[in-house]
Amino acid sequence: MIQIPNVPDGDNIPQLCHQTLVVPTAVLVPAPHGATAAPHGIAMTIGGVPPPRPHCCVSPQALCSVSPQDLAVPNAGWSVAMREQFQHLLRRTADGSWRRIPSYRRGLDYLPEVVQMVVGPVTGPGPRHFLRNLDAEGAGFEYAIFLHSSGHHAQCLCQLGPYLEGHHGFAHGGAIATLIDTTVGACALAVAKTSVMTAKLNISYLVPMPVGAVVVADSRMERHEGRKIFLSCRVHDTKGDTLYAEATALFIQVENTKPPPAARP
Ligand SMILES: CCCCCCCCCCCCCCCC(=O)SCCNC(=O)CCNC(=O)[C@H](O)C(C)(C)COP(=O)(O)OP(=O)(O)OC[C@H]1O[C@@H](n2cnc3c(N)ncnc32)[C@H](O)[C@@H]1OP(=O)(O)O
Repeated sequence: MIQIPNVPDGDNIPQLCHQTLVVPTAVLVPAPHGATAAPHGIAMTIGGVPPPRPHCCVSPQALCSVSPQDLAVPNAGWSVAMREQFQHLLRRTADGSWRRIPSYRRGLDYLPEVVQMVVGPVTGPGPRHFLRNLDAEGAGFEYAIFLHSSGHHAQCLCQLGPYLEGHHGFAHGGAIATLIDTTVGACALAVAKTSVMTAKLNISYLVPMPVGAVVVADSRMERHEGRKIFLSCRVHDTKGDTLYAEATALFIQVENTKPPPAARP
């Protein structure tokens, strides 16, 4: 029998009314209500209230000169459970056995340990990282990745926000797949120290995951054969009582700066 866990009460689910959403787009369009054109997108209103100016509303020139903001830290959208688990995981970093990986809106620039594959021309402020494409805190993926010093074990603490809903009250399976892909991807990157591509992702969805739930995706490298990295992942609640999903994945190391086959002219 599948046991459906309780949906967290409303206090723990970040509310979205009257917040500003920035829709990712490369087009520079004047934002409504006199807000400055957003290099990352168009400011939109939810709930009929003029939006406050989102902090990303800066010129592309200014964007290049500001320090990137590490988003893998608590914000107002994090539930109490998310904060507590974050502190718990952070304490493990004190002896150096684990480390927290910073996370930014743009993925390309900020992975110093990984030689990045560049698939196409990168112009202007560039694309948003998929998991960081909402500015409203708590709306989408809130997460922090921790890597074990072995480099073969990654854990992603994640709170899936209300914009990731599939069936009413529950996270969309594609959002859970994204969480898993990101966690196994981080583990594969740590192993390969060069660009990797997901070649195969096999997921068993075991228990519906409530929107707002705080979960841990736990990924390990199982074996490394030439360019092939085989990994596993389990997504569970913070106490380890509920196993939401488990997965296996194959990542392929790709030659640096070489586009994958489909992107070659
Ligand atoms: C330091 C740490 C920092 C951490 C910081 C973290 C930051 C946060 C992390 C974010 C992490 C995001 C992670 C997202 C990752 C994507 O989302 S990637 C996007 C989705 N994936 C794709 O688009 C991939 C599309 N496919 C491809 O581009 C190509 O098929 C591939 C996968 C690159 C492989 O092509 P290829 O390089 O030409 O390889 P090929 O020679 O065909 O095959 C090599 C071997 O792999 C096998 N193989 C290839 N494909 C398959 C397959 N599908 N099934 C089985 N076997 C296969 C072949 O049989 C072959 O085996 P052998 O003959 O050597 O035994």
